Amino acid sequence: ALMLAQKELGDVTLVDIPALCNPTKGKALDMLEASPVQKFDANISGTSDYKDIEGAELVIITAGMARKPGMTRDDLVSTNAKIMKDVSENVARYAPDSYILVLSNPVDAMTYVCFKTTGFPKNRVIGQSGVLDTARFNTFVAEELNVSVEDVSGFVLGGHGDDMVPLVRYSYAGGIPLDKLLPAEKIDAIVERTRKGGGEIVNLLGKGSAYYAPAASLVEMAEAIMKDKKRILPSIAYLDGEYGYEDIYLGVPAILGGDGLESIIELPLSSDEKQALDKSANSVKKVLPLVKDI
Ligand SMILES: NC(=O)C1=CN([C@@H]2O[C@H](COP(=O)(O)OP(=O)(O)OC[C@H]3O[C@@H](n4cnc5c(N)ncnc54)[C@H](O)[C@@H]3O)[C@@H](O)[C@H]2O)C=CC1
Ligand SMILES: O=C([O-])CC(=O)C(=O)O
Repeated sequence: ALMLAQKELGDVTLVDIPALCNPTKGKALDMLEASPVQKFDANISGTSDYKDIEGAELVIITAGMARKPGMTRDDLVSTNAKIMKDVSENVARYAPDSYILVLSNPVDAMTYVCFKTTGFPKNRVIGQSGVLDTARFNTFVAEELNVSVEDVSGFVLGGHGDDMVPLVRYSYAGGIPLDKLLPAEKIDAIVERTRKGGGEIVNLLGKGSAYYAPAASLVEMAEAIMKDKKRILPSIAYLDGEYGYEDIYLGVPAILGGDGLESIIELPLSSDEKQALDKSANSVKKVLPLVKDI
Protein backbone atom coordinates (compact mmCIF):
# COMPACT_ATOMS: atom_id res chain seq x y z
CA ALA A 1 0.00 0.00 0.00
CA LEU A 2 2.80 2.39 0.88
CA MET A 3 4.64 1.69 -2.35
CA LEU A 4 1.45 2.27 -4.39
CA ALA A 5 0.87 5.59 -2.64
CA GLN A 6 4.51 6.65 -3.00
CA LYS A 7 4.10 6.21 -6.74
CA GLU A 8 0.80 8.14 -6.62
CA LEU A 9 -0.97 5.37 -8.51
CA GLY A 10 -4.20 6.30 -6.74
CA ASP A 11 -5.85 6.41 -3.34
CA VAL A 12 -5.44 3.18 -1.41
CA THR A 13 -7.97 1.44 0.85
CA LEU A 14 -6.71 -1.36 3.07
CA VAL A 15 -9.35 -3.98 3.95
CA ASP A 16 -8.98 -6.61 6.66
CA ILE A 17 -11.29 -8.69 8.86
CA PRO A 18 -13.51 -6.84 11.40
CA ALA A 19 -11.39 -8.03 14.35
CA LEU A 20 -8.45 -6.11 12.80
CA CYS A 21 -10.38 -3.00 11.80
CA ASN A 22 -8.58 -0.64 14.19
CA PRO A 23 -5.06 -1.98 13.53
CA THR A 24 -5.83 -1.67 9.81
CA LYS A 25 -6.92 1.95 10.26
CA GLY A 26 -3.78 2.52 12.35
CA LYS A 27 -1.46 1.07 9.67
CA ALA A 28 -3.15 3.21 7.03
CA LEU A 29 -2.89 6.38 9.11
CA ASP A 30 0.77 5.72 9.88
CA MET A 31 1.49 5.35 6.13
CA LEU A 32 -0.53 8.47 5.32
CA GLU A 33 1.49 10.46 7.84
CA ALA A 34 4.63 9.62 5.83
CA SER A 35 3.17 11.50 2.86
CA PRO A 36 4.14 15.08 3.89
CA VAL A 37 7.73 13.92 4.44
CA GLN A 38 8.00 11.86 1.28
CA LYS A 39 5.87 14.32 -0.71
CA PHE A 40 3.24 12.04 -2.20
CA ASP A 41 -0.40 12.98 -2.66
CA ALA A 42 -2.47 9.86 -2.21
CA ASN A 43 -4.98 9.04 0.48
CA ILE A 44 -4.53 5.80 2.43
CA SER A 45 -7.35 4.53 4.63
CA GLY A 46 -8.18 1.36 6.54
CA THR A 47 -11.51 -0.42 6.92
CA SER A 48 -13.24 -3.75 7.39
CA ASP A 49 -16.30 -2.63 5.44
CA TYR A 50 -16.17 -3.66 1.79
CA LYS A 51 -18.54 -0.82 0.95
CA ASP A 52 -15.47 1.42 1.23
CA ILE A 53 -13.95 -0.13 -1.92
CA GLU A 54 -16.90 0.98 -4.05
CA GLY A 55 -15.63 2.25 -7.39
CA ALA A 56 -12.12 0.79 -6.98
CA GLU A 57 -10.35 0.49 -10.33
CA LEU A 58 -7.81 -2.04 -9.14
CA VAL A 59 -8.05 -4.56 -6.30
CA ILE A 60 -5.06 -6.43 -4.93
CA ILE A 61 -5.98 -9.54 -2.94
CA THR A 62 -3.38 -10.68 -0.42
CA ALA A 63 -5.81 -12.06 2.18
CA GLY A 64 -4.98 -15.44 3.63
CA MET A 65 -2.53 -17.43 5.68
CA ALA A 66 1.18 -17.45 4.94
CA ARG A 67 3.10 -20.70 5.28
CA LYS A 68 5.41 -21.58 8.14
CA PRO A 69 8.79 -23.34 7.86
CA GLY A 70 8.25 -26.95 6.79
CA MET A 71 5.00 -26.22 4.93
CA THR A 72 4.47 -26.02 1.18
CA ARG A 73 2.32 -23.33 -0.39
CA ASP A 74 -0.19 -26.06 -1.33
CA ASP A 75 -0.71 -26.83 2.38
CA LEU A 76 -2.58 -23.49 2.56
CA VAL A 77 -5.09 -24.43 -0.11
CA SER A 78 -8.25 -25.26 1.82
CA THR A 79 -7.99 -22.40 4.31
CA ASN A 80 -7.09 -19.82 1.71
CA ALA A 81 -9.64 -20.98 -0.88
CA LYS A 82 -12.45 -20.19 1.58
CA ILE A 83 -10.93 -16.79 2.31
CA MET A 84 -10.44 -16.13 -1.42
CA LYS A 85 -14.06 -17.01 -2.14
CA ASP A 86 -15.32 -14.66 0.58
CA VAL A 87 -13.08 -11.79 -0.55
CA SER A 88 -13.86 -12.35 -4.24
CA GLU A 89 -17.61 -12.27 -3.61
CA ASN A 90 -17.23 -8.92 -1.89
CA VAL A 91 -15.02 -7.53 -4.65
CA ALA A 92 -17.53 -8.63 -7.29
CA ARG A 93 -20.31 -6.94 -5.33
CA TYR A 94 -18.62 -3.65 -4.49
CA ALA A 95 -16.06 -3.19 -7.27
CA PRO A 96 -17.66 -5.00 -10.22
CA ASP A 97 -15.62 -3.12 -12.83
CA SER A 98 -12.24 -3.57 -11.15
CA TYR A 99 -9.09 -5.31 -12.36
CA ILE A 100 -7.85 -7.83 -9.79
CA LEU A 101 -4.31 -8.87 -8.92
CA VAL A 102 -4.13 -11.98 -6.71
CA LEU A 103 -1.19 -12.77 -4.44
CA SER A 104 -2.54 -15.23 -1.83
CA ASN A 105 -1.06 -18.74 -1.99
CA PRO A 106 -1.11 -21.21 -3.57
CA VAL A 107 -1.43 -18.36 -6.01
CA ASP A 108 -2.14 -20.20 -9.28
CA ALA A 109 -5.10 -21.99 -7.67
CA MET A 110 -6.22 -18.90 -5.73
CA THR A 111 -6.32 -16.85 -8.94
CA TYR A 112 -8.50 -19.60 -10.43
CA VAL A 113 -10.85 -19.40 -7.40
CA CYS A 114 -11.06 -15.62 -7.76
CA PHE A 115 -11.82 -15.91 -11.49
CA LYS A 116 -14.57 -18.51 -10.97
CA THR A 117 -16.10 -16.68 -7.99
CA THR A 118 -16.18 -13.18 -9.43
CA GLY A 119 -17.22 -14.30 -12.91
CA PHE A 120 -15.04 -11.44 -14.22
CA PRO A 121 -13.55 -11.82 -17.70
CA LYS A 122 -10.12 -13.43 -17.77
CA ASN A 123 -8.29 -10.20 -18.66
CA ARG A 124 -9.44 -8.70 -15.34
CA VAL A 125 -8.23 -11.49 -13.01
CA ILE A 126 -4.46 -11.88 -12.93
CA GLY A 127 -2.08 -13.54 -10.47
CA GLN A 128 1.38 -12.47 -9.34
CA SER A 129 4.31 -14.86 -9.21
CA GLY A 130 6.59 -14.44 -12.22
CA VAL A 131 7.67 -10.86 -11.53
CA LEU A 132 8.84 -11.95 -8.08
CA ASP A 133 10.43 -15.21 -9.23
CA THR A 134 12.23 -13.34 -12.02
CA ALA A 135 13.35 -10.65 -9.56
CA ARG A 136 14.88 -13.35 -7.39
CA PHE A 137 16.61 -14.94 -10.38
CA ASN A 138 17.94 -11.53 -11.46
CA THR A 139 19.17 -10.78 -7.93
CA PHE A 140 21.17 -14.01 -7.77
CA VAL A 141 22.61 -13.54 -11.30
CA ALA A 142 23.68 -9.96 -10.57
CA GLU A 143 25.29 -11.08 -7.32
CA GLU A 144 27.16 -13.91 -9.05
CA LEU A 145 28.39 -11.71 -11.92
CA ASN A 146 28.98 -8.69 -9.67
CA VAL A 147 27.03 -6.47 -12.09
CA SER A 148 24.06 -4.14 -11.74
CA VAL A 149 20.65 -5.77 -11.30
CA GLU A 150 19.44 -3.25 -13.87
CA ASP A 151 21.25 -5.12 -16.63
CA VAL A 152 19.95 -8.59 -15.83
CA SER A 153 16.77 -9.85 -17.45
CA GLY A 154 15.74 -13.36 -16.56
CA PHE A 155 12.58 -15.17 -17.51
CA VAL A 156 10.54 -17.47 -15.28
CA LEU A 157 7.52 -19.41 -16.51
CA GLY A 158 5.10 -21.82 -14.88
CA GLY A 159 3.41 -22.27 -11.52
CA HIS A 160 4.60 -20.60 -8.33
CA GLY A 161 6.05 -23.77 -6.82
CA ASP A 162 9.35 -25.56 -6.54
CA ASP A 163 9.06 -26.76 -10.14
CA MET A 164 8.64 -23.32 -11.70
CA VAL A 165 10.62 -22.96 -14.94
CA PRO A 166 13.40 -20.36 -15.09
CA LEU A 167 14.14 -20.14 -18.82
CA VAL A 168 17.90 -19.77 -19.09
CA ARG A 169 17.74 -19.61 -22.89
CA TYR A 170 15.73 -16.39 -22.66
CA SER A 171 17.86 -14.83 -19.88
CA TYR A 172 20.45 -12.14 -20.49
CA ALA A 173 22.86 -9.78 -18.76
CA GLY A 174 23.53 -6.61 -20.74
CA GLY A 175 21.99 -8.30 -23.78
CA ILE A 176 24.49 -11.20 -23.56
CA PRO A 177 22.95 -14.68 -23.19
CA LEU A 178 23.56 -15.95 -19.67
CA ASP A 179 25.25 -19.17 -20.77
CA LYS A 180 28.01 -17.06 -22.35
CA LEU A 181 28.74 -15.45 -18.98
CA LEU A 182 28.37 -18.21 -16.40
CA PRO A 183 29.31 -21.90 -16.32
CA ALA A 184 26.44 -24.41 -16.37
CA GLU A 185 26.85 -25.43 -12.73
CA LYS A 186 26.56 -21.81 -11.53
CA ILE A 187 23.42 -21.33 -13.64
CA ASP A 188 21.95 -24.58 -12.29
CA ALA A 189 22.56 -23.42 -8.73
CA ILE A 190 20.83 -20.09 -9.45
CA VAL A 191 17.86 -21.90 -11.03
CA GLU A 192 17.56 -24.14 -7.97
CA ARG A 193 17.84 -21.22 -5.53
CA THR A 194 15.17 -19.31 -7.49
CA ARG A 195 12.79 -22.28 -7.34
CA LYS A 196 13.17 -22.42 -3.57
CA GLY A 197 13.38 -18.63 -3.15
CA GLY A 198 10.13 -18.27 -1.22
CA GLY A 199 11.07 -21.10 1.13
CA GLU A 200 14.51 -19.57 1.75
CA ILE A 201 12.84 -16.44 3.12
CA VAL A 202 10.21 -18.41 5.08
CA ASN A 203 12.98 -20.39 6.79
CA LEU A 204 15.03 -17.29 7.59
CA LEU A 205 12.05 -15.34 8.96
CA GLY A 206 10.71 -18.21 11.06
CA LYS A 207 7.31 -16.52 11.01
CA GLY A 208 5.52 -15.18 7.93
CA SER A 209 6.85 -15.02 4.38
CA ALA A 210 8.46 -12.57 1.95
CA TYR A 211 7.04 -9.08 1.97
CA TYR A 212 9.04 -6.32 0.27
CA ALA A 213 9.85 -8.07 -3.01
CA PRO A 214 6.28 -9.42 -3.42
CA ALA A 215 4.95 -5.91 -2.76
CA ALA A 216 7.34 -4.38 -5.31
CA SER A 217 6.24 -7.01 -7.83
CA LEU A 218 2.55 -6.24 -7.33
CA VAL A 219 3.24 -2.53 -7.67
CA GLU A 220 5.03 -3.09 -10.99
CA MET A 221 1.98 -4.98 -12.31
CA ALA A 222 -0.43 -2.39 -10.87
CA GLU A 223 1.52 0.43 -12.50
CA ALA A 224 1.43 -1.33 -15.87
CA ILE A 225 -2.36 -1.47 -15.67
CA MET A 226 -3.03 1.94 -14.11
CA LYS A 227 -0.74 3.72 -16.59
CA ASP A 228 -1.65 1.54 -19.59
CA LYS A 229 2.04 0.83 -20.10
CA LYS A 230 1.75 -2.38 -22.16
CA ARG A 231 4.55 -3.97 -20.14
CA ILE A 232 5.66 -7.48 -20.99
CA LEU A 233 5.54 -9.13 -17.57
CA PRO A 234 5.30 -12.75 -16.51
CA SER A 235 1.77 -13.06 -15.12
CA ILE A 236 -0.53 -15.80 -13.92
CA ALA A 237 -3.04 -15.93 -16.74
CA TYR A 238 -6.10 -17.99 -17.57
CA LEU A 239 -5.08 -20.38 -20.31
CA ASP A 240 -7.61 -21.39 -22.89
CA GLY A 241 -5.44 -23.52 -25.14
CA GLU A 242 -2.28 -21.37 -24.95
CA TYR A 243 0.84 -23.50 -24.43
CA GLY A 244 -1.46 -26.52 -24.84
CA TYR A 245 -3.31 -26.07 -21.51
CA GLU A 246 -7.03 -25.57 -20.89
CA ASP A 247 -8.97 -24.14 -17.94
CA ILE A 248 -5.96 -23.47 -15.74
CA TYR A 249 -4.19 -20.39 -14.38
CA LEU A 250 -0.42 -20.53 -14.92
CA GLY A 251 2.53 -18.13 -15.17
CA VAL A 252 3.24 -17.06 -18.76
CA PRO A 253 4.62 -13.93 -20.42
CA ALA A 254 1.83 -11.45 -21.01
CA ILE A 255 1.17 -7.85 -21.98
CA LEU A 256 -0.26 -5.82 -19.10
CA GLY A 257 -1.93 -2.53 -19.91
CA GLY A 258 -5.06 -0.47 -19.39
CA ASP A 259 -7.29 -3.43 -20.15
CA GLY A 260 -5.52 -5.74 -17.72
CA LEU A 261 -3.95 -8.82 -19.20
CA GLU A 262 -4.28 -7.78 -22.82
CA SER A 263 -2.58 -10.75 -24.44
CA ILE A 264 -0.45 -13.80 -23.79
CA ILE A 265 2.85 -14.26 -25.58
CA GLU A 266 3.39 -17.83 -26.75
CA LEU A 267 7.11 -18.58 -26.90
CA PRO A 268 8.56 -21.44 -28.85
CA LEU A 269 9.85 -23.93 -26.26
CA SER A 270 12.38 -26.73 -26.67
CA SER A 271 11.18 -30.21 -25.72
CA ASP A 272 13.07 -30.01 -22.39
CA GLU A 273 11.49 -26.64 -21.61
CA LYS A 274 8.02 -27.89 -22.53
CA GLN A 275 8.52 -30.96 -20.36
CA ALA A 276 9.51 -28.76 -17.42
CA LEU A 277 6.47 -26.55 -18.02
CA ASP A 278 4.21 -29.63 -18.21
CA LYS A 279 5.56 -30.78 -14.84
CA SER A 280 4.84 -27.38 -13.31
CA ALA A 281 1.35 -27.24 -14.89
CA ASN A 282 0.62 -30.74 -13.55
CA SER A 283 1.49 -29.60 -10.02
CA VAL A 284 -1.02 -26.76 -10.37
CA LYS A 285 -3.64 -29.11 -11.88
CA LYS A 286 -3.31 -31.46 -8.89
CA VAL A 287 -4.44 -28.68 -6.56
CA LEU A 288 -7.41 -27.50 -8.64
CA PRO A 289 -9.82 -30.34 -7.70
CA LEU A 290 -9.42 -29.22 -4.07
CA VAL A 291 -10.82 -25.77 -4.87
CA LYS A 292 -13.56 -26.68 -7.33
CA ASP A 293 -16.27 -27.31 -4.68
CA ILE A 294 -15.37 -24.45 -2.34
N1 LIG B 1 2.23 -15.01 -4.89
C1 LIG B 1 3.33 -14.63 -4.27
O1 LIG B 1 4.35 -14.41 -4.91
C2 LIG B 1 3.32 -14.43 -2.79
C3 LIG B 1 2.24 -14.83 -2.05
N2 LIG B 1 2.19 -14.60 -0.71
C4 LIG B 1 0.97 -15.03 -0.03
O2 LIG B 1 0.18 -13.87 0.26
C5 LIG B 1 -0.65 -14.16 1.39
C6 LIG B 1 -0.54 -13.03 2.40
O3 LIG B 1 0.77 -12.99 2.94
P1 LIG B 1 1.10 -11.94 4.11
O4 LIG B 1 0.55 -10.61 3.76
O5 LIG B 1 2.54 -12.05 4.42
O6 LIG B 1 0.25 -12.59 5.30
P2 LIG B 1 -0.28 -11.84 6.61
O7 LIG B 1 -0.64 -12.93 7.57
O8 LIG B 1 0.65 -10.78 7.03
O9 LIG B 1 -1.60 -11.11 6.11
C7 LIG B 1 -2.72 -11.82 5.68
C8 LIG B 1 -3.92 -10.98 6.06
O10 LIG B 1 -5.09 -11.62 5.53
C9 LIG B 1 -6.14 -11.27 6.41
N3 LIG B 1 -7.32 -12.10 6.22
C10 LIG B 1 -7.55 -13.36 6.66
N4 LIG B 1 -8.79 -13.75 6.32
C11 LIG B 1 -9.37 -12.73 5.66
C12 LIG B 1 -10.65 -12.52 5.09
N5 LIG B 1 -11.58 -13.48 5.10
N6 LIG B 1 -10.90 -11.33 4.53
C13 LIG B 1 -9.97 -10.36 4.49
N7 LIG B 1 -8.74 -10.50 5.02
C14 LIG B 1 -8.44 -11.67 5.60
C15 LIG B 1 -5.49 -11.48 7.78
O11 LIG B 1 -6.24 -10.88 8.82
C16 LIG B 1 -4.12 -10.86 7.58
O12 LIG B 1 -4.08 -9.50 7.94
C17 LIG B 1 -0.22 -15.54 1.90
O13 LIG B 1 -1.09 -16.52 1.41
C18 LIG B 1 1.16 -15.70 1.30
O14 LIG B 1 1.54 -17.06 1.15
C19 LIG B 1 3.17 -13.93 -0.05
C20 LIG B 1 4.29 -13.51 -0.74
C21 LIG B 1 4.47 -13.77 -2.15
O1 LIG C 1 7.06 -18.71 -0.20
C1 LIG C 1 6.01 -18.26 0.27
O2 LIG C 1 5.28 -18.90 1.05
C2 LIG C 1 5.60 -16.88 -0.12
C3 LIG C 1 5.81 -16.77 -1.56
O3 LIG C 1 5.03 -17.24 -2.36
C4 LIG C 1 7.12 -16.29 -2.02
O4 LIG C 1 7.79 -15.57 -1.28
O5 LIG C 1 7.49 -16.65 -3.14
